[in-house]
Amino acid sequence: MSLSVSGVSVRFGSFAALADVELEVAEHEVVAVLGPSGSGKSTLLRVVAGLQEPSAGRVVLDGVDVTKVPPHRRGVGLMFQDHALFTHKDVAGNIRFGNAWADVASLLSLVGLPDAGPRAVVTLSGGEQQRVALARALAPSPKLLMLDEPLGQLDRELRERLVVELRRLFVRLGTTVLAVTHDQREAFALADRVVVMAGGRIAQVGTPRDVWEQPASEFVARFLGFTNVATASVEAGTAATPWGRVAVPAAPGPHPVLVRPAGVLLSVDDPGDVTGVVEVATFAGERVEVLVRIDGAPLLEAHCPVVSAPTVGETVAVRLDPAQIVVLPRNSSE
Ligand SMILES: Nc1ncnc2c1ncn2[C@@H]1O[C@H](COP(=O)(O)OP(=O)(O)OP(=O)(O)O)[C@@H](O)[C@H]1O
Repeated sequence: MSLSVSGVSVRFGSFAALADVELEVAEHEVVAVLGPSGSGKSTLLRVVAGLQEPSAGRVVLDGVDVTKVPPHRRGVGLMFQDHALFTHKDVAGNIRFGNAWADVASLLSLVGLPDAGPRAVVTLSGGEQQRVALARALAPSPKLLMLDEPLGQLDRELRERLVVELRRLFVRLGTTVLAVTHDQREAFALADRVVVMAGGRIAQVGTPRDVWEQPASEFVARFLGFTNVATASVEAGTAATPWGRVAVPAAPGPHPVLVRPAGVLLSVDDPGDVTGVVEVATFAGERVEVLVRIDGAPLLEAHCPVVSAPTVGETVAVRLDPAQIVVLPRNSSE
């Protein structure tokens, strides 16, 4: 099922939870809506599901305007964060609830719990309960499945495993999926495209790779976890950043720039134009994450190879790798 959201706004009194949102989701596509708390993700999902009437705009499913159609007649499935299984029913009873004709055995094997039908819900682990909730959401064979923080309650290891399973399942079923998450890794792992929301508006739409490589604004860059973002003044192809000078392909003038931590090259032996002192060095398995204090500049984050990482208190020369600098659009207003 294809989805088209056009000009959708939702107002609560004078507060705009959604402001003029435009979104197209193609049939079979998996789209993740990503954004900080309160940015309007759940409200968008609720509008598409029919649980929240928009103050303006239209929701179109497979070419049909469903803006005024009640939720149960839209043919969409919903799975909420608190998956709210009935604890007094067994697993099969939960899936059958409201879906009398559901093929419980097939649904359970689909979610990897083939023998769980007679089990009491309370005896399942959190991850197993999540899968039962998913089986229940899939029971009416929705053509559009919407998930609100589908893995929200689970610990990280389980989330990472389940997100891969979910992705494979959606590809296999060919279901169109709109999923809300505040976790960028989860969105990237799950979706063909991600939508980043900020303050009720769409800040960026693109493939995970596009969004990662070229954040559309300073807000998106920071939301993705990049902290080395500052305004640099560019002259003759060189940007003067608070952390040193680096070549950039940008017109003269002030530009917000992002310096990827992997592009911060630290050296203990070479003298350099710019020096700093290592304030924090955190071992992160495949790399060491270092924070460098340079006089008069914000703390600079560097990702260093484990074998050559400097230690706390060391003075280091700092160079910036031009290949790891991203010039952000100047009109980033958030
Ligand atoms: N019924 C309502 N009345 C008033 N304000 C509301 C209502 N529903 C949502 N809001 C507000 O709208 C904003 C967006 O809420 P929404 O639940 O869509 O955010 P979200 O991005 O899903 O956040 P989270 O990640 O915390 O779930 C929030 O500031 C919220 O307080």
